[in-house]
Amino acid sequence: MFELTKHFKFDAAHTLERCIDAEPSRRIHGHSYRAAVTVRGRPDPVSGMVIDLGLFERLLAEARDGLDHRFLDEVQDLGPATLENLSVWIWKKLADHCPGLSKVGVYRDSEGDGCVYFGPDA
Ligand SMILES: Nc1nc2c(c(=O)[nH]1)N=C([C@H](O)[C@H](O)COP(=O)(O)OP(=O)(O)OP(=O)(O)O)CN2
Ligand SMILES: [Zn+2]
Repeated sequence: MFELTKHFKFDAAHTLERCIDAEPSRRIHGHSYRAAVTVRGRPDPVSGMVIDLGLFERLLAEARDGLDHRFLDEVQDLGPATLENLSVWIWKKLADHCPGLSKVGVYRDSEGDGCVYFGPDA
């Protein structure tokens, strides 16, 4: 069994209601994010691939476009733009057409933050 991961980066703005640092988080601010999408599977014996990485990248394009250079407070079905909700939102965008989807990570590398979602059945 293999895990294949493809990353994509996106930059976006948001606000966030929180108990600490409430004032700065309530103001519109931006982050640079990195998503890491992982599929599990066995390579095709002929191609040697779990999924062609070029096709994998195309499958991720719609999710990236829905987040990159966007105001995340306005993204439909996201909710508060936390790393947790972003990872679930990306999972739901991919679940129907990404065979073997096993986990979605969303990271803010500049702040050392990261979150991994293993799907609704994990
Ligand atoms: N569990 C989570 N907590 C927080 C999230 C999150 O996605 N999941 N996100 C935020 C805010 O996005 C905040 O802007 C980032 O918080 P923080 O890491 O504290 O960084 P700040 O820019 O607010 O302050 P620094 O001084 O730069 O650390 C908050 N919590
Ligand atoms: Zn923030």
